[in-house]
Amino acid sequence: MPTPLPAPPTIETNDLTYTFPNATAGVSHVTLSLPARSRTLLIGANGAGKTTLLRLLAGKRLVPPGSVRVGGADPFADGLEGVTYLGLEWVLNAAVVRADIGVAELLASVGGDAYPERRDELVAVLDVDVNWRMHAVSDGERRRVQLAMGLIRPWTVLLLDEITVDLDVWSRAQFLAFLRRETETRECTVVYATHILDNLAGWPTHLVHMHLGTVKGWGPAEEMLREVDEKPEEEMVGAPGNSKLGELVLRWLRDDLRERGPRSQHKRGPEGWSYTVMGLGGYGFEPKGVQEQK
Ligand SMILES: Nc1ncnc2c1ncn2[C@@H]1O[C@H](COP(=O)(O)OP(=O)(O)OP(=O)(O)O)[C@@H](O)[C@H]1O
Repeated sequence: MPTPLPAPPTIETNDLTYTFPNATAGVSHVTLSLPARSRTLLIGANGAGKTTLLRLLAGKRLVPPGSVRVGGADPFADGLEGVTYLGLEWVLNAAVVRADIGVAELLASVGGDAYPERRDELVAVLDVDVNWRMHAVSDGERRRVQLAMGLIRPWTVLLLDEITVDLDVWSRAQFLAFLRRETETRECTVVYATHILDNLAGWPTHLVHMHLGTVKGWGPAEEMLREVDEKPEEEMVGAPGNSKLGELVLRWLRDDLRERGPRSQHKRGPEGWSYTVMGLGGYGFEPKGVQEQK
C-alpha cells in the first residue's frame, strides 16, 4: 500500500549515483535540495541523465539508503502516494488509450468521478472533448487525454519527462499555467525535464543543469539567469530576441558539447542506448530493484 508523504513535498538527493546493469553510468554524485512547491526544470543534452534522475526520484529503482528523499521518505522503500511520474513509456505502453473507448469513461476509470472539479478543470485546460473515442483521435489529442488522466488525482510530486511535444503551443501554455497554479494553491512540487523552452519565461523557480550524468549547476532560476545579463551582447549564442532562459541553455549545451567531444569517443555508455531497446526507452529490460552501485 502506498503511504502518504510524511512531510511537505521537498526533494532531496544526497550523492546519488546509479549505474545500469550494463555498467553505463546513469547519474553520478547528484546532490540536490528542491523546496516544497518549487517548479524545477531539468536541462541537459540528450543522454545527460534527466530521465534516469526522474525515475529514481519516482522510486522506480533501488538506490543506497538516504540518497533520495521525497517529502522526507524513501520513494523506493516506502512506495509514496501522490508521487506521479509521467514519461514516455507511460505514454506508449498504455494500450487502453488506443482502444475504442470514450474519453468520459476513461477519465472516470482513473478517478474522474471522485475529483469532478479537477476533471472539469483539466478537460478545459487541455481542451479535451469528452465525447472523443480514443481510437479516432490525433496524436496530440490522445496526449492531452493522457495528461488529463495522469493529473486528475491530486498528486503531491509530479515528475514530468517531456511528453508535451505533441501539444500545440496554446495547449502547452495552458497546461504549464495549470501546473503553476497547482503549486501556488496547494502543497505540491513539480520537476519537469524538457528541451522545449518556449513560453517558459518566469515559469521555473529552480533550474538544474545536467551533463554526462552529473549536475553541473543548480539553484533558484532567477539567480542562474543573472549570468545572461552579465554577458555582453556580442557574446550571445542565440539570435537577439531569444528568451533569457533560451540563451542560458544554448550556452550550457554548447559548452557541454565542447567539453564532451564527439559521442563515439566519450567514456559513457553506447550512444542511443536508451531509445533503441524495445523502442520504448531502455528501461523495459531492467527487473525492478536491480541496482549495481559503482
Ligand atoms: N536501460 C539502460 N541501460 C543502460 N544504459 C541506459 C539505459 N537507459 C539509459 N541509459 C543511458 O544512461 C544515460 C542517461 O540516459 P537518460 O535517458 O537518463 O538521458 P536523458 O537526459 O533523459 O536524455 P534525453 O534528453 O535523450 O531524454 C545515457 O547515456 C543512456 O544511454
